[in-house]
Formats: sequence, structure tokens, C-alpha cells
Amino acid sequence: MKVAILGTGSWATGLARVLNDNGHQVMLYGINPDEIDDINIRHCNYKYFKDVQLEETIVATSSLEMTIKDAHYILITIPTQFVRETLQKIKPLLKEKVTIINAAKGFDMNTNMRMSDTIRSVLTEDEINPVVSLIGPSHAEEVVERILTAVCSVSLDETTAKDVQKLFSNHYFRVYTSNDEIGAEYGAAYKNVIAVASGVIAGLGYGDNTRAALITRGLHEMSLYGMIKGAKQETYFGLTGIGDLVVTCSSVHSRNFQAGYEIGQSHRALDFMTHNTKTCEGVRTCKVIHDDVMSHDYGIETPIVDAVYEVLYKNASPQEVVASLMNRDLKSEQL
Ligand SMILES: NC(=O)C1=CN([C@@H]2O[C@H](COP(=O)(O)OP(=O)(O)OC[C@H]3O[C@@H](n4cnc5c(N)ncnc54)[C@H](O)[C@@H]3O)[C@@H](O)[C@H]2O)C=CC1
Ligand SMILES: O=C(CO)COP(=O)(O)O
Repeated sequence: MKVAILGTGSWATGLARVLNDNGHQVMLYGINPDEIDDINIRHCNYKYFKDVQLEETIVATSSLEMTIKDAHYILITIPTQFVRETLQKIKPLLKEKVTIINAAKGFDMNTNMRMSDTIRSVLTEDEINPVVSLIGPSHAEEVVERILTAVCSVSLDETTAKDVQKLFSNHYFRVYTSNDEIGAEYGAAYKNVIAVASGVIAGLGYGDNTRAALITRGLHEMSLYGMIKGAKQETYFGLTGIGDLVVTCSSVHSRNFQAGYEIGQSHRALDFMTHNTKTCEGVRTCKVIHDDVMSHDYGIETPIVDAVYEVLYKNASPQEVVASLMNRDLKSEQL
């Protein structure tokens, strides 16, 4: 099978190695000449993985046409803000029906749609098979080292979910199937905001108790929001829910955690917000969810998203925001 992989960043490279290990042909499409040269000439991707030597069968190109040609699958591993424009470029290049596998976590830049809806809004049923999202607790830095990982192949169509499950599964990468597209995609986006909060509390010097409380209340908050959108509650107890939330809130590999940590340490977000160039999906996702909840009468509270919003977009002091979270009216855990 040929898999066209969009992007030459960390997740593109990590998943390229899984697919290459499984005997598939992989070709990465990139816009960064240094990353493309690194992969093709030096067989590494030094910017993301300092010590990893890649196989020579993993190749990259700046030609979208060459990447897409004869591909059975197209894997989306670029930040969500670039997904729609890239799909629009792909549309006229499609000759046969392909399966689009989304691995990006967040919302479309123009419409705030989740990713599978974004894909279906650009590409029609005549052009693509049912969409699949590959989501779960999976940092590229570990996957590229073949560290045991489990994720979900999520699709409304069971046959396609199973097909993608088989495509990726091997002895170190175990893929389950799920049909809760809404729950998985809203969960994957939401957990990035909680991960920013987790970094902030670590940066402020709080401990394990604080993080456990944040993850638990974060799960509560993200599942309430997901269910408003049509998610199944049980999805939040699985890999695309608690699994992805725990790994992102606890790992030094997480760019969302790192962002929060930097903000917590520096006591303000302004510097980070004006200078950050790393992929950090939680920043925009926070605003999308905050604005959505503010403009609707959903009947739910999203205190952690609101707190992160205050820190990121109002340059509020993280210390003061944490204090006001702790000083809210006391209530039942179920609320
Ligand atoms: N890195 C990870 O461990 C994981 C990342 N993800 C998700 O994958 C998505 C991509 O993230 P990363 O690979 O981590 O980011 P990254 O920052 O490591 O790499 C981003 C890549 O996208 C490329 N790119 C940007 N705009 C492009 C365009 N218009 N066309 C083609 N390539 C373009 C960049 O040149 C770079 O190679 C994000 O939505 C992230 O949340 C999901 C699971 C794990
Ligand atoms: O989604 C991820 C792990 O599952 C990656 O998280 P970061 O984008 O915070 O690095």
C-alpha cells in the first residue's frame, strides 16, 4: 500500500516509521526544504529527533502531486490550521478514491469544524472513502523509538476503521477501533487546553496532587462539552479520552504542556503568545471552545478552559487565576 503523508514534522515522521515498519510505501509531503533534505539525504529529522536514524525507504518531497500519485491513503499530520487549504490543493489531484486518515487534533481555522467534518466539507463521497481519525495517547518522540503505544482508529464506518487498524498495527503500535468520531475529535482537541493548564501548574511549582485534580476535573469538563456536541460518555474513559489527556498533561514531550510550563515560570503569557513558533494546538482550541460556550446556553461550566483563556488571551496572572479557581463556590463533584 502507498501512504501519502502530509507534513515532514514530528508526527508525520513517527507514523511514517510505523507504516514503513509494516512494509508500506511511504512518501512525505513537506514545505520545509531542511526537513525534506534531512529525510532524503541524511535519513534523519534532526529538528525533532536528535538521535534517530530513519530507514532509507522513508522519503520526502515538496511535490504534492508526486506524493498523492497512486496513494491508497492520505495521512494528515500537519497542524489543523493548514488542513483545509492543503485538502483544497489535493482535490484536483485525486484520480482514484482514497481513504483520508486524520491525525491532527484541533479545529479548522475558518469554520471551527472538527477535522472529519472539515475533510468532508472539502472532499466528496465520490472522491474519498469514509474518513478515519487516528487518535490516542501517542507522542511522536516515543513512537519513533518504537515504544509500546495504543491508539484508536475512529470512523463512522466500521470496515474502514478496521482497514486502518490493520494498516498501522504491529508489535509496538496497537490500534483499537471506535465509532465515536464526535467524542474522539472533541476530546483530542479539548485535552490540549487541559495540557496547557497542566504545564502552567507545573511551572508555578505545584505538585502531583494538583495535577491529579486538574486531570480529573479536566476529564469531567471535556466530557460534558463533548456530550453537548453528541459524544458518548464512555469514550472519555478510553484511549481518545482519559488516555490522551493523561499523556499530554504528564509528558515533557507535549508542546502544550511545555507552553504552559513556560507561561507558569514567567508568570505571564504575553511573551509566549507573541514569540511562540512551535505547534501548540491548545492555544487556538482554548479560544474556540471558550467563545463557543460563551455564545451558547449549553448549561455547562468550563472553568479550566475559562482559566486558560484568561491567562492566554487576557494576560492574566496564572497565580491569581489558579487562586480564583480554588476560591469558587464549593459544590458537588458531580456538577
Ligand atoms: N507530535 C505528536 O506527538 C503528535 C501530534 N499530533 C497532531 O499532529 C498535528 C501535527 O503536529 P506535529 O507533527 O506534532 O507538528 P510539528 O510542528 O512537529 O510539524 C508540523 C509539520 O507541518 C508542516 N507544515 C506546516 N504547514 C504545512 C502545509 N501547509 N503543508 C505541508 N506541511 C506543512 C511543517 O513544515 C512541519 O513539518 C497536530 O495537529 C498535532 O496536534 C497528534 C498526535 C501526536
Ligand atoms: O497529542 C499529542 C499526544 O497524544 C501531542 O501533544 P502535543 O501537541 O502537546 O505535543
